[in-house]
Formats: sequence, structure tokens, C-alpha cells
Amino acid sequence: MAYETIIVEIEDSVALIRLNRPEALNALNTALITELGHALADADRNDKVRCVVLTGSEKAFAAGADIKEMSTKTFVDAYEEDLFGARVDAITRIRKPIIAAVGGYALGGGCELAMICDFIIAADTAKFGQPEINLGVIAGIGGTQRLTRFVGKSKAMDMHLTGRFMDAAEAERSGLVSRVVPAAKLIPEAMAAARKIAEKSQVSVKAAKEAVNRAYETTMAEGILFERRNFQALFSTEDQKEGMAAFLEKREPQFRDR
Ligand SMILES: CC(C)=CC(=O)SCCNC(=O)CCNC(=O)[C@H](O)C(C)(C)COP(=O)(O)OP(=O)(O)OC[C@H]1O[C@@H](n2cnc3c(N)ncnc32)[C@H](O)[C@@H]1OP(=O)(O)O
Repeated sequence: MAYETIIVEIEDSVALIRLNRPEALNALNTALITELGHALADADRNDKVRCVVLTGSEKAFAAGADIKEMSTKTFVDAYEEDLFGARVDAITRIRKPIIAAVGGYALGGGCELAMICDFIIAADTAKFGQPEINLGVIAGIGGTQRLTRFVGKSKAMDMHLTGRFMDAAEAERSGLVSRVVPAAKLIPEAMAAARKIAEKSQVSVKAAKEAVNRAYETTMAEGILFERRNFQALFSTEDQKEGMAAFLEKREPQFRDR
């Protein structure tokens, strides 16, 4: 499918999706959010895709929701169109892993979009922030909830109340990103991580994603039970037999996603 605000390339079982509104630092307008939703849903359905990398430009992953588009909306407009509701919720239901490769600004909705992904690899140029407070609003794509779970209450409050930016080193120290790499290596590193995930049994990849996400939604006891049942269920797969046999026979596993 041809898109206007994103570019999709599929290589080695990985879909690389680039946000592509350079004139507005990839600000998330309706067209971009809609097209991103379609592209992710397509990737989720496409048997040739086993992992997704989502990225922006060198200057900006995304500088937030589109302020121009939002500026004249009333409460009724926002409510009636369910601003950043269903379209964003659909992204959280993608079952294949999504890695955010963040270079430059990831602000407001941009930071929130990165946090919706399964993990974040940051360039050393990355700057994260929730500056909505400067616009007389607050985060609206889950930032108050997700950032707090990533970095704890004190730092999340600091970010949301002062609107200050966090650099890549602070983001790594705080647990917001999984690793920081030189800007020139951002896409190669993210693609290598994605290819590594693509080699695994997709049944266990999906089960792992679901179980880790469950940690955010439930009690420890329920989460442990969810993990245990899914761990036990994976013994019904051919890939469990193959993975363990390959280890014992000192060879690489040949997973068939069965
Ligand atoms: C999700 C919810 C509920 C809310 C949000 O996300 S609200 C948005 C939060 N984000 C921000 O407040 C950041 C806004 N942008 C900036 O502060 C700056 O653009 C910057 C610090 C990221 C970069 O500054 P710089 O001087 O390098 O570049 P600009 O000249 O300011 O930007 C270039 C070009 O992009 C347009 N732009 C940037 N961000 C947005 C945005 N969020 N929405 C719409 N347009 C944006 C900016 O207006 C400029 O366009 P023009 O050349 O046409 O002026």
C-alpha cells in the first residue's frame, strides 16, 4: 500500500517503518496516526514479517501530536472524534514485537508512541520529554501512566510538570530505553535486534511479549500464574522440542512456528 506520511520497507523478515513528515518533525497528525495503524496491522498480518522497527528521522522520532491540527479543537471535537483513543489503542494490540529506534526529539505523543513499542533503542542524540504542560494541556497518549511505570513517580512528575527534556544517557539510566548507540548505528543496531527476534519461534516470541505486558496490567500473583500456564503450554509446540533438541545436539534450532 502507498502511504503519504510513512515509508515501509520489508527486509529479512523485518518491517522498517519510518515516520516521514520532515517538514513538521514527524508531528503526529490524523493522517500519520491512521497510516501508521494500517501499516502496523498489515505487518501483523503479513507472514513475511516477524518483527517491526519503528523510526523517524535523524532530527526527530516525533515532536509530538500535531499542535497545528489540535489548536482549534473544542472538548466536544476531541470527545466526538475520540482524539488519540481507538486509533492508538489498536497499535497497543499489535502482536508482533515492535522496536522503537529513536534519534533526536521524542516529545509528547512522540515519547508516548515510543513507549507503546515493546522496547526503545536510542541514538545518543535522542531527547525525550512530555512538554504538553507548556501548551496548557497534559499528555493524552498514555504518557502519565507509561512514563511513571518506566522511570518512577519522582522523575515522571518532574518531566510532566516542568516539561524538561531527558537526554539519552539519562533515559538509559532511568530504564526508559534498553540501550543507547551512536546515531550512525541506530538503524543497523535496531535491525540487528529485530533480525535476532525474527529467528526465534514466533509462538514463544508472542507468548513472551504477552506475558511481559501482563506485568503492567495485573497483580504479581496473577502475572506469575499467566506466565506459568503459558510456559507450560509451550511444551505442546514442535518448536519447544526442536529448541531443546538443538541445544542438546549442539546445533542451531530450525523453528517452524508450530
Ligand atoms: C499527545 C498530546 C496530547 C500532546 C502532544 O504531543 S503536544 C506536542 C508536544 N510537543 C511539543 O510541544 C514540541 C513542539 N516542538 C518544539 O518544541 C520544537 O519544534 C522542537 C524543540 C522539537 C525543535 O525546535 P526547532 O527550532 O529545531 O524546530 P522548529 O522550527 O520548532 O520546528 C520545525 C517545524 O516543525 C513544526 N513542528 C514541530 N513540532 C511540532 C508539533 N508538535 N506539531 C506541529 N508542528 C510541529 C514547527 O512548527 C516547524 O514548522 P514551520 O517551519 O512550519 O514553522
